[in-house]
Amino acid sequence: MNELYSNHINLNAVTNSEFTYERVKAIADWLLARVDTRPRIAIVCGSGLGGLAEKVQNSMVFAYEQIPDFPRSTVVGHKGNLVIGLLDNVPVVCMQGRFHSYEGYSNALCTMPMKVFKLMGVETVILTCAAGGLNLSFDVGDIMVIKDHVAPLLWTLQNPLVGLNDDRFGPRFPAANKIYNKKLREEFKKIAKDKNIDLREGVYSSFGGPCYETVTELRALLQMGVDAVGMSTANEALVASYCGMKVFAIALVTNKAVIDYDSDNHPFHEEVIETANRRAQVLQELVTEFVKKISF
Ligand SMILES: O=P(O)(O)O[C@@H]1C[C@H](O)[C@@H](CO)O1
Ligand SMILES: Nc1nc2[nH]cnc2c(=O)[nH]1
Repeated sequence: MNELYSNHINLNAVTNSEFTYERVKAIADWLLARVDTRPRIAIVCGSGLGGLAEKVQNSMVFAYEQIPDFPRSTVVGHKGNLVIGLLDNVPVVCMQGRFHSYEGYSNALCTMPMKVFKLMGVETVILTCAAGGLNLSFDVGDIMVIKDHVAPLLWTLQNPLVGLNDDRFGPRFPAANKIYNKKLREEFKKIAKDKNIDLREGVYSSFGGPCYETVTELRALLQMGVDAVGMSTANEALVASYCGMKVFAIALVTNKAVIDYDSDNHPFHEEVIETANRRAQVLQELVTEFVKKISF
């Protein structure tokens, strides 16, 4: 970047100019040089959902600190490991913990691992997250297949694609109306049906956090057709789709969004982790079966 401009440029643009194609490729190559597996599926584990990575066999576990130029996880419930191995014999790469903009990272940095996955040869990204249930018919513990998102940060210069574009990653003006792959959603729903597991499908919204939402914000989102609200996933889904990978995402409803002005209830992270732990096994079962199905 020209020195004259460097103090006048948006944070995402700075990240994107520093994490060049060559630099991201160096991270991908560093990882590939250390494993025999060639994963075509990547999985991102949300808050409290990292147990899935422990199901990966013959795994190589890389703490984020070990990986050159990788950010660090700072959130309780996000271990901070990249796990590469076999999930029921299917080669996968699994993020045991993700990056959020409230940790102080630019959205471009939060989503940089999607570009690493792309350059490792990944074709499908599975995103999981914890979210507050806004749809009045949702219960704590419900699993929602994400069919679309509303992400106000992505309408602004906090969009991770802001900055110089490298067409080797993806196009300057990517479409965002078909991010969540329909066939994958249908496949996942079939698996849940066969297992007699109830699923929801809906719209996810994410904000930067770290605070949860006000009552009025939640009511406005409800009016917009949002079903669950979180602090991640939409940015990763956007970048994964921009990079040409197929995207599938699920949100676990870990708490009920409070839309009553005079309620004594409020969301808290311990509840989020507790619900995630309680539902982890069902989620792991579904995702493992799904990975097997889509690997053919
Ligand atoms: O990483 P995810 O989106 O699963 O975690 C959500 C958002 C915050 O990190 C945390 C708040 O409790 O849960
Ligand atoms: N923004 C937000 N993120 C969450 N993550 C888990 N629950 C919630 C919630 O209610 N709101």
